[in-house]
Amino acid sequence: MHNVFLALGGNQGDPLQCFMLAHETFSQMGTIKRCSGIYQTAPQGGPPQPDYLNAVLWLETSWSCEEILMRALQTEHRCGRVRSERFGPRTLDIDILLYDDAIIERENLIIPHPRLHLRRFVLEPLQEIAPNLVIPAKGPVQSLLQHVITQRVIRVQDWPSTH
Ligand SMILES: Nc1ncnc2c1ncn2[C@@H]1O[C@H](COP(=O)(O)OP(=O)(O)OP(=O)(O)O)[C@@H](O)[C@H]1O
Ligand SMILES: Nc1nc2c(c(=O)[nH]1)N=C(CO)CN2
Repeated sequence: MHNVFLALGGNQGDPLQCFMLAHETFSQMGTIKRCSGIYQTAPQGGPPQPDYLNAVLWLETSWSCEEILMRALQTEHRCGRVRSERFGPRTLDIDILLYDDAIIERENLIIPHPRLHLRRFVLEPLQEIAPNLVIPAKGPVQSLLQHVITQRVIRVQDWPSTH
């Protein structure tokens, strides 16, 4: 079994509905061990755009990281995601943050996610569900958070009840 952390984000349409679809999809691939709350977060990078909702899921699965990536891209597509400019607004973004403590650097897949340590909107929900987590080659989530503490992130609600 592999421990996988997935980041969800969106700021167009109905992101919460998309988060529920992602939850349903990944629950068919294994066991969702924990879900963070839902966070409202200031957009980082890209053009001026609305606040995001962000959350993190912890999935225990036997699936490979390539299979998870494929399923993540399909789910983004099902949520009506249109790819336009980099870091631009979107209905749903799914990032694979960690796959056990693997370090993977392929053309289409980099794990740990290359920007995770720079993003409070990822680190804060990650800390909520796995407070002692250490990111391979980067360090403990708690220490990484100290460097991004000025980014605006507010926990606005629990994960909607799906289980
Ligand atoms: N860890 C990863 N998780 C998800 N996608 C990844 C990862 N590493 C590389 N990718 C590649 O990134 C592509 C998706 O890029 P996307 O347009 O979603 O980036 P972005 O959301 O704009 O930026 P960011 O990755 O910083 O959130 C995918 O097609 C996938 O091949
Ligand atoms: N707050 C926030 N900002 C972002 C996000 C996101 O999910 N949340 N995703 C981005 C592109 O991946 C760019 N900027």
